Amino acid sequence: FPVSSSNNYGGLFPELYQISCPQANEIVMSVLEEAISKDPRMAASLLRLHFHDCFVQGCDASILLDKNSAFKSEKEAGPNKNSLRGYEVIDEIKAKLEQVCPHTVSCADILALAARDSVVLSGGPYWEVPLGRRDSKTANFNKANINIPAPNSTIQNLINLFNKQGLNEQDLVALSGGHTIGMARCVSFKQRLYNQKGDNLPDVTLEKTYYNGLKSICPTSGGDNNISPLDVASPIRFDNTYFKLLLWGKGLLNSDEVLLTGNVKKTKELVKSYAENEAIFFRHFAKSMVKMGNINPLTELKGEIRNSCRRIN
Ligand code: HEM
Ligand SMILES: [Ca+2]
Ligand SMILES: [Ca+2]
Repeated sequence: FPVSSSNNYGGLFPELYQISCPQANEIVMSVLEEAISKDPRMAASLLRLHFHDCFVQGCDASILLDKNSAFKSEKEAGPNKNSLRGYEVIDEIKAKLEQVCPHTVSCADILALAARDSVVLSGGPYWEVPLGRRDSKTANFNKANINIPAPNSTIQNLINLFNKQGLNEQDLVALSGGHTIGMARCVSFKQRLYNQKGDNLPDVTLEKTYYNGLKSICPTSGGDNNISPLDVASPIRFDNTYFKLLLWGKGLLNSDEVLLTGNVKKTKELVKSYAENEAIFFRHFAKSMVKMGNINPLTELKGEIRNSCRRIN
């Protein structure tokens, strides 16, 4: 079931739980509504969780595993430690789903649905989520350090790391638009303020008043965990202002800035077109989220449906 689906994405299909767990979508949505109304940033955190899962071993919920005697957790890796949030919300969704339809909905599918619903609840586009990812029996700490791009990445680093996942320059720019919501810690953008090129000078592309504001949140020493919005104009609204801000020298991370000024014509032009036209951004973002969500899923007999998202069965 179903033999022929309207869509087929490498073994995944949106209708998977229609018979086995028809309430799945509603359960995910109702937990998120509550969690996001209490903490609007949670939408951003859940979107990022799916991204950090998919870039390591594919979208297999490897990110959710706590460490055990056989492996280190991805949670402890550089890009994730003291930074990723939302694990408890995923646990809550999983617990509700296990009550209603035991051993049916995978943690990897929960991450994909939670990412989509978080975007929708923040005012962004809707897309159908292909389903049927199974959960991994292992995590990869080293790959989490290697595959997830660092905030000081050059445009070429970003393109290479996305290409490695089967994602192109359009996917890179569209998905970077995820930074229209959420926050980053001072440690993630400090280099731009004080020592961009090893010369003790700031990044010249930063707009002056924005730069001064950032310095007060993120002083030369200390304050590494102080946070600042990735989209200073609308941090809890999923819209295209992230791209407008880039044009005004108000992007937060180096990896945001270089989409425009990294001397790659394609990414530069996409930033401009998304800044001008939110509908194109929304369409491309939805398309790229489906593509990212389909990275190397475990299907058929591979992997398992975990009982708890934090450990293998
Ligand atoms: C293009 C390469 C990317 C880089 C270098 C990057 C880097 C970062 C960094 C450094 C942070 C802040 C972490 C912290 O300081 O604690 C962050 C936050 C965030 N990222 Fe990315 N990211 C990238 C792509 C993406 C993609 C593809 C998505 C989703 C589609 C995404 C969604 C987010 C969200 C929503 C947040 C805010 C999370 C929160 O507030 O909890 N990022 N990113
Ligand atoms: Ca994974
Ligand atoms: Ca925004």
